[in-house]
Amino acid sequence: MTVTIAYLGPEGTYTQLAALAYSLNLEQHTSPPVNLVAFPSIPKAMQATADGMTTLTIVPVENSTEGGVTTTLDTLWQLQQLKIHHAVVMPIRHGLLSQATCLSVIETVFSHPQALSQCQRWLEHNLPQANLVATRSTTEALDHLTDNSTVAAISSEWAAQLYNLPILVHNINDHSDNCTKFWVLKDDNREADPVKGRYTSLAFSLPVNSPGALLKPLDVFARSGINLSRIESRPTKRSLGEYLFFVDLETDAYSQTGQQALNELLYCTESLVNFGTYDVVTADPSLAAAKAKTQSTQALP
Ligand SMILES: O=C(O)C(=O)Cc1ccccc1
Repeated sequence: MTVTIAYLGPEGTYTQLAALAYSLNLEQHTSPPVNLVAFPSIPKAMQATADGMTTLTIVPVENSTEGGVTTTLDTLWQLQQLKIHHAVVMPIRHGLLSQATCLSVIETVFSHPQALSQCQRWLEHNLPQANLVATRSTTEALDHLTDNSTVAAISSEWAAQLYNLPILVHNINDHSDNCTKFWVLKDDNREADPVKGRYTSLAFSLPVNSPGALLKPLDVFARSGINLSRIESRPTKRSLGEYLFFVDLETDAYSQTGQQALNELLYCTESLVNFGTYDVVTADPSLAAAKAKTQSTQALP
């Protein structure tokens, strides 16, 4: 049976590279044919998997420079039915793509907000005159670059090849070890067996907004000897100052320790969602780009 993976398109995004790297990994282990399907936004890609249109979705979740991808966290909490199957960590190198022959003629730079932020210092120093325009992905505006030398986009070397665009400046990210973590998500209702792994991700809201309310769940992790590798808050969107907490734990939720901690958490949280237990794999973008030459991709509205 073919495995279909929804990703943030159009073609050439970093998420697609991560999806290609992940499908290489899948094919090495189980060898099902893999088909990638592009969606115009992260929520639409996630909804496709929740609706059963695709087997999996791959979404960016955290960047080493910029932190959490808030759309991903918010949509995961809203849908509540997607489980994390794997995490994929991939190095990200940005280039400035443009038909311009020098920086001084560039008036506008398009890119995904994460990419604009990851190159913020470079942009301030080298293109202080340019308008920075956020797009839904790093490749959304690439078609506009073909016949206009006053515009540029921040995207990957692979995207430059796909869209036949020159790279005016390579490696413009502010931090050379810039990496993004992606989650591979699967519909909870279609998951046959619980996935085992080294990490578990949860989100919870607190029953009362009072001193020490957050201390209780954190104390559960401390007493259980469970290390937190991330904690991030997002507004509940119910009232100002009320938060959801997303945590990544270095534990298997199905271990005895994990089960006991989850049980204890039920008593000191209001809503608690377990997004699943999974392992982390690393992705090589150059191997993924090489695979792209043989991979069939498909776009949906
Ligand atoms: O827009 C893209 O190419 C994406 O896949 C989102 C993204 C943007 C910047 C770094 C990592 C992922």
